[in-house]
Amino acid sequence: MPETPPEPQDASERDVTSERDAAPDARTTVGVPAEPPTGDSTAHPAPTDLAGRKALLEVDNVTLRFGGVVALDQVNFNLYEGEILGLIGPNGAGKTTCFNAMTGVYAPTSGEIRFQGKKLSGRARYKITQLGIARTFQNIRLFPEMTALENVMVGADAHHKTSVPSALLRLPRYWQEERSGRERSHELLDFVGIRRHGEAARNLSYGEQRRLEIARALATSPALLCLDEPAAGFNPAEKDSLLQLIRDIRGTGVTVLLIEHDMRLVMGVTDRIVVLEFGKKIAEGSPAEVRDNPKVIAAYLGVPADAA
Ligand SMILES: Nc1ncnc2c1ncn2[C@@H]1O[C@H](COP(=O)(O)OP(=O)(O)OP(=O)(O)O)[C@@H](O)[C@H]1O
Repeated sequence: MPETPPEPQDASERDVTSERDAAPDARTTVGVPAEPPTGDSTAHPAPTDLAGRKALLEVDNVTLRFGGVVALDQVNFNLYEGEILGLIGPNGAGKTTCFNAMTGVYAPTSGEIRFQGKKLSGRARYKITQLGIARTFQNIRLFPEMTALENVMVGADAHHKTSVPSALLRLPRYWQEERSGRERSHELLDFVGIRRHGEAARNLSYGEQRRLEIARALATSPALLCLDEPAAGFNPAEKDSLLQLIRDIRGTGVTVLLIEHDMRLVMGVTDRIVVLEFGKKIAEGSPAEVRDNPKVIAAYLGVPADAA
């Protein structure tokens, strides 16, 4: 599928120094959600679902066109706090485009996406990271020559408040943030199951590199973690331990959005699933509901829904 140019996508991959003074307080515990927005005139009250949970992210009638291609066509769904939501669909259905719209890579042609009631389009990607959305990519994007620890520390930097002068002058605040970022990065590497913290990223196994990406995304202290095909290339044992890791991440209070082609993993770990086909939402519900939905079966088998 077409990919955006491999430019830095989030706070873990670029310099956020100039924004640090405007950043929210550093969050130093795994999974502590981002603070709710305050005093923003663009904020909408978040809808709640039947169980009374608040919508963390609202995809509201979003259409996104690339020239003549309608990648997303009036797509609506909510992501509720604390859930694991699967976003599935055949190749080219619009899943990655949807992720890219949520993380500020693309602006919707029409409709809007709100996170904690705040409209996302028009915000720079690093601002979206600071709001509390982190993501991983289909293709691994690490700093190969840097150690595992350093890769994660880059993510931890996203919420540092040290100004450029205090970093240059090595003022106490700089050292304090450096120390807490380092400690938190060690914790996160342990959390995702990487032992060799001092190893260059390029020397880690493929599975470890994928987990390192997750650790780096978690280092930005997200309220929402978006995982784009995290099990790609995994063997069954690696998939099982990834499934457990995703559950553990949710257990820390982080909401998870998962794009994944492996149906066993999707069915085994998600609370709800949204299904896209040709840019349209064709189904939404529990894994069991989605699995038995004739439109979904037809989309995957490539036959008309009424024939499924
Ligand atoms: N940057 C782009 N420019 C033009 N068309 C694009 C671009 N990105 C995606 N598309 C098109 O938008 C549609 C949706 O693509 P998208 O990559 O979002 O699908 P996907 O569901 O993630 O697919 P896959 O499972 O293969 O990754 C496809 O027709 C694709 O060709």
